[in-house]
Amino acid sequence: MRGQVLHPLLLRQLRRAGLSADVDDAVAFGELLKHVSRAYAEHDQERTLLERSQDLASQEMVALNDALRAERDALEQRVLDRTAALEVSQSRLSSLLSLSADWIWEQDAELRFTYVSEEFSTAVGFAPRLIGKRHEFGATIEADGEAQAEYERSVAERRPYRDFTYAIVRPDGVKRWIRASGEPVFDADAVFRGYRGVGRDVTEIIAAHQVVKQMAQLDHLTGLPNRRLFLIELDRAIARAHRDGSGFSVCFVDLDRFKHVNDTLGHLAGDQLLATLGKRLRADLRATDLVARMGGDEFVVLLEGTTDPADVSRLAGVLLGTVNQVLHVAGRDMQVSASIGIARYPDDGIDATTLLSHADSAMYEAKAAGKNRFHFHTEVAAREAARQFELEAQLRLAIAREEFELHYQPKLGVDDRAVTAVEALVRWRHPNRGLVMPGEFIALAEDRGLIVAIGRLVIKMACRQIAAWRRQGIEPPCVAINVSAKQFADDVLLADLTAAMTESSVGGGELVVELTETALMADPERATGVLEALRRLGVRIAIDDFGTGYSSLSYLKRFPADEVKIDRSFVDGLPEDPDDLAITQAVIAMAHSLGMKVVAEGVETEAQRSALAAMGCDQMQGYLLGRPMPVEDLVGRLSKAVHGAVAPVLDGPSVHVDGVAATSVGSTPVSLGSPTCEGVHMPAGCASQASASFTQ
Ligand SMILES: Nc1nc2c(ncn2[C@@H]2O[C@H](COP(=O)(O)OP(=O)(O)OP(=O)(O)O)[C@@H](O)[C@H]2O)c(=O)[nH]1
Repeated sequence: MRGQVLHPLLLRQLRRAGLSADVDDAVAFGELLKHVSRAYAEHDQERTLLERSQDLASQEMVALNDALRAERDALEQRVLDRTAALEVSQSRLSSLLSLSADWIWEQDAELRFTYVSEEFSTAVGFAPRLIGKRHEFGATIEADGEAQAEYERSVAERRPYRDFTYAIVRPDGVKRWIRASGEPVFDADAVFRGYRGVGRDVTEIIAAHQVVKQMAQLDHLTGLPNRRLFLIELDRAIARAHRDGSGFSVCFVDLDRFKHVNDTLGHLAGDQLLATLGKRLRADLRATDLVARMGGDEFVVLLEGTTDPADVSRLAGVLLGTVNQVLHVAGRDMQVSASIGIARYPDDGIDATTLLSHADSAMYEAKAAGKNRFHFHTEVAAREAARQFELEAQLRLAIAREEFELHYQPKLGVDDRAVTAVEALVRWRHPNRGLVMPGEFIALAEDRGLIVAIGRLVIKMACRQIAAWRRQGIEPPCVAINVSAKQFADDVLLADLTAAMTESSVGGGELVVELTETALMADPERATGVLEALRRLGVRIAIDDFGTGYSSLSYLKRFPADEVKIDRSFVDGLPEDPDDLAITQAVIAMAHSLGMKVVAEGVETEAQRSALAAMGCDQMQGYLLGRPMPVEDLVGRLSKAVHGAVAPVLDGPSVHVDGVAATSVGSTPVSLGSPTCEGVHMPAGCASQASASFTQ
């Protein structure tokens, strides 16, 4: 067997038995066969083991395979489910996006767009290639500086931002406004990966806001800037002038007697006039000048860069000329005027409030000086305005504290000098200044809308006085109360009268209401209605200061008045002045022919009294017969008269009330109705005329 290669199994058996692999060397054949047989057996054993282990491995593989397959199937199902759910949610999102016109976007860490949904192009009307670009996608970007800065801060600090509004200007020049909100994206390691967010086209919303803003800053009637916008512009002008060391002027333009236009032509025509005038003012000024309507019949003009008095005067003249031009309103030609007050920056003020208030007080000066003119602000006017401001505040307090009292001036029969009534005249008992005459506060009260409240107090005090006299056993004379034009125009007058009469149990027959022609003529239709209502209350009506206003016979005829008072300016010239004589005579004749009594005001001399008596005047009033006096003085004299004593000339301590506007409560009569309130229907409530007679 030499040279033969033995099977490894057999060799392993031989080596284990410590035999040489060389068969010739000593292995007996039988021995060898034994070892061969063992080698086969071992081989079988090993193969069996291998086969078994192969079986086992194969079984494990199958089980593993099954598990893997099941897992894969489950995974596939989950993916299918998720995909389906994603598709549903995507289609929901895109349908919502298409409804809201919003779009979504994503940016990488360099803020380059990685995704922009297609709604963007639909919304803004163009399709720029955004992917891979930052905001600069071929369209100009505009944003409010503040908003831009806030956006940049948010992005730099990787903070979310909301509603960053900016405009893109499309290649065709159209501007679209966009509002974007975004939030930063971080990965699992908190590394910033970019932004994602939503966008919306808000062009229409912005446009609507701008319209609303504009509307809030424009006057609807004239289309001019309104007060609000003017104040903004004024502040800007101040800042500009301050920066440049330049100046400008503010002209406050207030139409003269505009109320009359409304009253005669109607509010609508008034509106038309304001609108036309607004346009003309705008057209006649330089483009750099600002014209605004402050409200009512007030306009204001800002003359940019103009402070030289000569230049300002020339431009103010242009303004007056513009206002004076004939206007065609409500089918007729008409002409109006205005009064203008001028304040200049910086000489007359360096802030808006001061400039406007100085221009305003200068305007009042122009009014007071005769209207249809302009006035520059002066320190004197400013001081006066400040004084009036203070007085107004005190007056408001005085009304609340009822710091007023009434003085009384008698009206007497021309022939017998019997007291026919007393005129109640209001005084202000000022806590520091003492007695303040109406000339000092009535005009201001009218101007500042306080006259109705003061008038109400006067009515109340007069009625209470009548009740007090009655309680004291004194026959109350008729009391004449002056009612101002504004009080007459106020609907509460009748209610005030009724309330006061009821509170003091005073009958209408104990009161006379004195009204000026101006008050009646402001709205004749309404006046007639109010007068009739007054008469239904039993209150008598006197037309005050007759001759100074319209003096229209036809109107006089239609107003149900009982008495006409001839203004003192006509009485002054009696008996010498032929004009005054003629007018007085005519008024007396006219009033008598209408069944009215005539009272002459301001009778100061015996000659005047006799002339009036000769002309048939019914009653008179004046220093000759008695000055206004406090109630105690009047009562003292009344009592004496009642008890038969002869009273000397009435000469109360008070100052004559002249000079108070004809329309004011200040001219104050509350008439002490003599028993008869002579000349008028005899009121049931008046004491007998014989009881109180005053002689000189
Ligand atoms: N038609 C119209 N009238 C208005 C409007 N706003 C205010 N008014 C009226 O304008 C008038 C303003 O009157 P005032 O300036 O006080 O007095 P005035 O009659 O002009 O008299 P003076 O200014 O003293 O000359 C009032 O009668 C207001 O009712 C408006 O929008 N349209």
